[in-house]
Amino acid sequence: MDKLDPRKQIDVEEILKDLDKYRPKRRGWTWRKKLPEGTKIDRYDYHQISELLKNSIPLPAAHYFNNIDPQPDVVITSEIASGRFEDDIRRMRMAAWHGADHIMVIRTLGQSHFDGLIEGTPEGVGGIPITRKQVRATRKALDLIEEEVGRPINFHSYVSGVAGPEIAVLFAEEGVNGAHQDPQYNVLYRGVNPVRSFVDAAVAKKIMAWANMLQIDGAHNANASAKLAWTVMPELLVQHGINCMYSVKVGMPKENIALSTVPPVIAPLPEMRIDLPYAVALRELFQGYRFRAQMNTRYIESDLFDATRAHVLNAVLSRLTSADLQSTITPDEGRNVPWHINSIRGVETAKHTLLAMDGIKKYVKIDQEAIREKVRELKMRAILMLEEIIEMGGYFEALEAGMFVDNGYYPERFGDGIARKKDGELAAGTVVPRDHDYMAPVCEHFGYNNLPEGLEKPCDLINGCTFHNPDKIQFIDELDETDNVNLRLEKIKDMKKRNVIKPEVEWFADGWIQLDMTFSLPEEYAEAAALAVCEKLGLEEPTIIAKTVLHPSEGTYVEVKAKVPFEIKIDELELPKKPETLPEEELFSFVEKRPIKVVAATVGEDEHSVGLREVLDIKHGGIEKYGIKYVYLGTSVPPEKLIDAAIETGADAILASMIITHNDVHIKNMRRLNELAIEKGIRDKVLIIVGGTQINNDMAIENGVDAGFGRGTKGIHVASFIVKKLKERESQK
Ligand SMILES: Cc1ncc(COP(=O)(O)O)c(/C=N/CCC[C@H](N)C(=O)O)c1O
Repeated sequence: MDKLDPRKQIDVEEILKDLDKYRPKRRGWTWRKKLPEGTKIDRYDYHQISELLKNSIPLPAAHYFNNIDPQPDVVITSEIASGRFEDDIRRMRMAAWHGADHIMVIRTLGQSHFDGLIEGTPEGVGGIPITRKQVRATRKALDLIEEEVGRPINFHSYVSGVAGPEIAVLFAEEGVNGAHQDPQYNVLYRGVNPVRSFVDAAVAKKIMAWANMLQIDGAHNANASAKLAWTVMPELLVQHGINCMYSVKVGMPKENIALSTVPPVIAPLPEMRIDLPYAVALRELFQGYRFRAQMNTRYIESDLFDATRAHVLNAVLSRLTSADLQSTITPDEGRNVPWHINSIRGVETAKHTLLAMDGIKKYVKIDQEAIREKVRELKMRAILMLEEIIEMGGYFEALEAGMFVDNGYYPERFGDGIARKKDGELAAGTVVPRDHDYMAPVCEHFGYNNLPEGLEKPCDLINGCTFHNPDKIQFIDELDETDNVNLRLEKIKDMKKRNVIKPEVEWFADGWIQLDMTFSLPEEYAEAAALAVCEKLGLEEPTIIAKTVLHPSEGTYVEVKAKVPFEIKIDELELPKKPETLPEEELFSFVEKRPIKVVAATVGEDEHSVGLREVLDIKHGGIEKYGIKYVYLGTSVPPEKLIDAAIETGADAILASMIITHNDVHIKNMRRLNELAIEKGIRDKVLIIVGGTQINNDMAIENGVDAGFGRGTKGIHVASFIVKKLKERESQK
C-alpha cells in the first residue's frame, strides 16, 4: 500500500506485511512550515499560521466561511494510547485529519521498571506496551497518514526508566521523532536509583541528540503529584533548569529541548492571574529553549466540559506568552483512557483556540510593570532553592533530604517531599565503571568508549552498528502466541466478513456506548437510576463515568458507559435519503428561461428567521443565487397573509418556516396553508414548501403541503425541488 484512500480504512495487515524490512523515511523532529504574517486564507488575514493540509476536517463552524481550515503555527499534540497499537493507528489518522501533527503514545503502566525491551504486540490497559514492532508499525502507518494529510507527523514516546538507553537506541533506529526524557522523573516517580538514572540519561540524551529527536522533560509530573500544584512553581523552574542544563552538557541542541510547561492552578482559583506570571518567568529564564504547553492533568476530572474549559484557557495562555507545542490532554486523563472522540475534541479545542487568538498580541499586551513583581518573586524563590541545593552538597544530597515535590511553597517547607536514597531504590549499585576495553554497541555514546585514534565512524570496526547498518537490527516479530495483534485482527476480519459492526470508543467495535441522562433525584439515586435504565435496555457492564449535580434535590446529570450485547448488520441499514439536488448549471439555465417567484415567511407566532434567510439569501448560497426572486414577509406572519401575498405576486411557491412545535402548531399551520390555497383556488398553481428543525418530508406531505425540509437544508435543495416540480407540471401540459 503506497498511499491511503480517504474512502477506505487503513489496512493494518498491509502495515504489518514485511515489517522486518521497513526502514524509517527520516530521523528527527519536524516543525510546521510557518506562513508569512498577514497571509490571507479566503478573505481573512492571519498572523500565526502554517501551511494548509491536503486533506483535513475543519472546525464545525467552517462551513460558514467556505470550509477554510487554517493550521496554527504551533504543533498540536494528540495523546493516543488505547492499549492496542492497531487501534491507535486508526485514531492517529483521525487526529491528523483534525490537525494533530504530534502523536504521543502513553506507555502501559510502569514500563519504566522493565530492565530491558518488551517485544511483540501484547495488549495494554491505560497505555500501550512500547515494543519495536509497535514503534515500527506505527511509524510506517504515520508515513502513509502524513502523505494523506500533506504534512509531516512527529511520533513521540518515552525514554525513561531502567532500560532508558536501550529504548533510546530503539527509537533512534526506528525513526521516533520525539520523546520524554528526564532523569528526575525516573527517580521521583518511578523510584529508580538516582545515579543509575542520571548515568543512563546522559547516554540516552546523546543518542537522542544524534537522532535529532525533540525532548520533553518531566516537570509536569511534579504538578500532577503535589497536593496543591501552585506550591511547586519555584521547584518546577529548578527541575526544568536541571534537565535543560544536563541535556545541554550532554550535547543536546537547545532547539530540541522542550520544557513541559503546565499552569499551576485551575478555576475556582483566579487561574490566569496566577498562571500568567509563572508562564512569563519560564519564558524569560529559558530563552532559546522550546515550550510545550500542557494543561494541568492534576486537575482534569472526567467532566468533559471542565476539561475543555481548562484546555481553552491553557491555549489562551500559550497565545498570550508563547508555545511551540500545544498538548491536548483529553478529559480521559481523568478517566485514564482516552477515547477516539475525546482525542479528536482535544485537537479541535487546541486548533479552535489558537486560531481564535491568532495575532492577539497586536491588540493585547501583558503589562510588564504590573507583572514584574510576581515574576521576580518566582525567580528569586527558584534561585534560593538552587542555592540551598548546592549548600546541601548537590542534587543527590538534596534528593535524599526530600527537597523535591515538598508541598511547601519554597522556602516554606512541609517536609513531605519525595526522598530518594543516592545508593538505594530500584537498580541501585548497578552502575559499574567501564572496562578499559569497553566499546559502545552503537556509534553515538556518552563518556568513555575504547576506540582507536582517527576512526571516522567507530562502528567501522564492527562493519557498522545498527544506526549505520540497519540490517543488523534483530526484528523480533511476536513472542506471545496468545496475546498479539494477529489474533486480534482475526476477530475483526470475522466481523468484516459477516458485514456486521458494533459501536466503539477506543478499540474496533468494542461495543461501548455512552449515554447521558438527567434525573430529578439526588446524585446517589440518579446514579442508581441510570444503571437501572441500562439494565432495562439490556446493556452490559453499565458504569458511571461522570456526573454533574444540577441541584442537591432538584436534579442530577449522569454520564454512563455500557456495552451493547448485539451486532448491527450493515447491509440491513436504511441510509437516510439525501435531498435530491439538480446540477447548478441546470438551475441557472431553467430560471433564466422561466423566471420563478416565491413568497416566504416564518408563519404563526414564530420569530425564528435564521434558517429561512439562509435558504433565501445569495450570501448563504440561497435560492436567490439561482435567480429565483423572492418576497420575504418577515416573522410571525399569519398563513392568510402568506396566501394573499402569493396571489398578489403570482408566486410559483410559498416557503413557510416553522420552528415552534408547541401543541403541534406547525402541523396546524401546514394544514391551514393547504386549506386556504384550496379555498382561494390557487392550490394547483402554487407549491407549498415548509421548513424547520422539527420538519421532515413525510410529515409535510401527510399534512397537505408539497415538501418539508429539515435541519441543514440549503438553498440548492429547495431550488432543485421547485425546478423539478415546475418541469413536471410543464411536461404534463
Ligand atoms: C518524563 C517521563 N518519562 C516517562 C514517562 C512514562 O513512562 P512510565 O509510565 O514511567 O513507563 C512519563 C509519563 N508521563 C505521564 C504521561 C505523559 C503526559 N500525558 C504528557 O503529556 O506529558 C514522563 O513524564
